[in-house]
This record gives sequence, C-alpha cells and structure tokens, in this order.
Amino acid sequence: MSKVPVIEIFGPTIQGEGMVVGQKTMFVRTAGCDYSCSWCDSSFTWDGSGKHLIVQMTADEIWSELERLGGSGFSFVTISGGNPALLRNLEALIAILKENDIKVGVETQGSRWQQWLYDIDELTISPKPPSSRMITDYTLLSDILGKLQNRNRNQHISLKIVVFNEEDYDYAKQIHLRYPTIPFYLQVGNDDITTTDNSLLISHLLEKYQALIDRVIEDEELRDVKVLPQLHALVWGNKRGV
Ligand SMILES: C[S@@+](CC[C@H](N)C(=O)[O-])C[C@H]1O[C@@H](n2cnc3c(N)ncnc32)[C@H](O)[C@@H]1O
Ligand SMILES: Nc1nc2[nH]cc(C(=O)O)c2c(=O)[nH]1
Ligand code: SF4
Ligand SMILES: [Mg+2]
Repeated sequence: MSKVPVIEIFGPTIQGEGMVVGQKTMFVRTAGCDYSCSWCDSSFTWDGSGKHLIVQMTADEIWSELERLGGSGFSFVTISGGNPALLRNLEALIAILKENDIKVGVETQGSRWQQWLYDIDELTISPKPPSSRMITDYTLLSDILGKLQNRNRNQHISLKIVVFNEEDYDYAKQIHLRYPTIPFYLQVGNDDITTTDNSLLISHLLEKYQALIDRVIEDEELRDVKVLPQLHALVWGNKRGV
C-alpha cells in the first residue's frame, strides 16, 4: 500500500480557521510544502526542523491512529500541512474516511491540483499575499478553481486570505474581485509565531482582529466577506498539536 509523509496527527480539537470554524475535528498534517511563506506558522513541516517527526504511513495506519486518538468521538477530519495537494497518494486515506462516514476538510494554497480535491467536503484554498514573499500563479489558481466550480457537487469551497498589512489587504480584494462567486474569508495574520506568552499574544491578536474588522467596515467595495481570527490561537496561543 502506498504511503504518505505524516508529521503529526492530533485531535479531537476544533477547526480554528475559515469556513467551518468551531467544527469538532481531527487533524492530519502532512510533511512538505512547495512554498516557504515568511510567516508560516507550520514551517516545521518543510524547513527541516521537524524532519525527525515525519513518518511514512499507509491510509490504514493513519485511520488506526485517528481511531486510537479520537475513538468514536469524531465525524470530521481536516488534512493540512505543509501542502497536502503535493500528495497524489492521499486518495486512499480520503476513501477510507468516506467509507467510515467521516467528513473531510483540506487546507491548501491553490498551487497544485489533485483529482481527489473533488472529493473533499470542505475545501479551503488559501492563496498567499505579498507579505509571504510567495508569487501567485493565477493561471494555475484559475484552473484549479474552475475545475472545482464546474463539478458542482455537494462540495463547499472557499478562499481564505491571511492579512498582515495594507498590501495584503489589496491583494485579498483583488482575489475576491477575480473570483467573486467563491465564499471569501479574511484571516488575521499572526506575526508572533514563537512567543509562549499567551496573554500578550491573545491581546495583540485581538487588536489586530479589531483593526482588520475596522478596515473592512470602512470599505464600501468589500461587501460579501467574512472576517475571522485564528480561533485556536486565541484559545491556545502558539501551542502545537491543538
Ligand atoms: C499552515 S497552512 C497549511 C496548508 C497550506 N499550506 C496553506 O497554506 O493553505 C494552514 C493555514 O494557516 C495559515 N497560516 C500560516 N501561517 C499563518 C500565520 N502566521 N498567521 C495566520 N495564518 C497563518 C495559512 O495561510 C493557511 O491558511
Ligand atoms: N485548531 C486548529 N485549527 C486549524 N485550522 C487550520 C490549521 C492548520 O494549521 O492548518 C489549524 C490548526 O493547526 N489547529
Ligand atoms: S503554503 Fe502553507 S504550509 Fe506552505 S509555507 Fe505557506 S503557510 Fe506554510
Ligand atoms: Mg495552523
């Protein structure tokens, strides 16, 4: 059976971000990314610092670990990374999850296509703004979004842009104008991804959330938008595995 590089499996917890925020879920985090965002809060998946944590696992092994951790107390699994869309082999895991009536969410940046993206119930595509120092390939992004929209299944997709500054805000707006029919989320950027001082971090992130809300309120051009913090950061700070 084919294997995928897994760097952590955790939960049950809640989805802290985006369109299914608050959803009770397990997480499977795959290793490896084709990007290297300047502010990545999961850089251990790709920068070598988490190399010792990577385990090559079959779909059956991942399912067993999910059951061991979550028992029968979950109905949703979120696959994140790194970029899970680098891995064609995730097909087998998604099939097992479906067989067990588990809803599947995926977090990816819209830089790679896989056929199994059609089978994801809640798919978040998160193109990266200028502050990340990554360059968006709009031809590829449009191709991916076009495929997903044409299939018109029981799938929910959304665009989620992390905002750190005014340039990012403008980028987010431009993405929304390009793809106006796709549900659109703005997410507060966490610019202190190493601190362990939770009360300081939380008050800082809440201030940034308020500033982002204020920016949207005054903006008559941005109407159909949801503005969210990373809920898990407000509850647990920068703690890993939650
Ligand atoms: C770690 S990434 C993994 C999935 C995929 N590589 C991606 O970027 O969409 C999961 C989500 O966390 C967001 N994220 C990463 N670092 C962040 C930070 N410092 N502040 C806010 N969101 C962040 C990403 O934009 C993405 O939406
Ligand atoms: N609770 C929780 N929610 C999340 N939403 C997206 C996450 C991610 O790192 O992809 C994440 C995470 O790491 N934890
Ligand atoms: S695309 Fe996602 S995992 Fe990759 S570096 Fe950027 S935020 Fe991190
Ligand atoms: Mg995270």
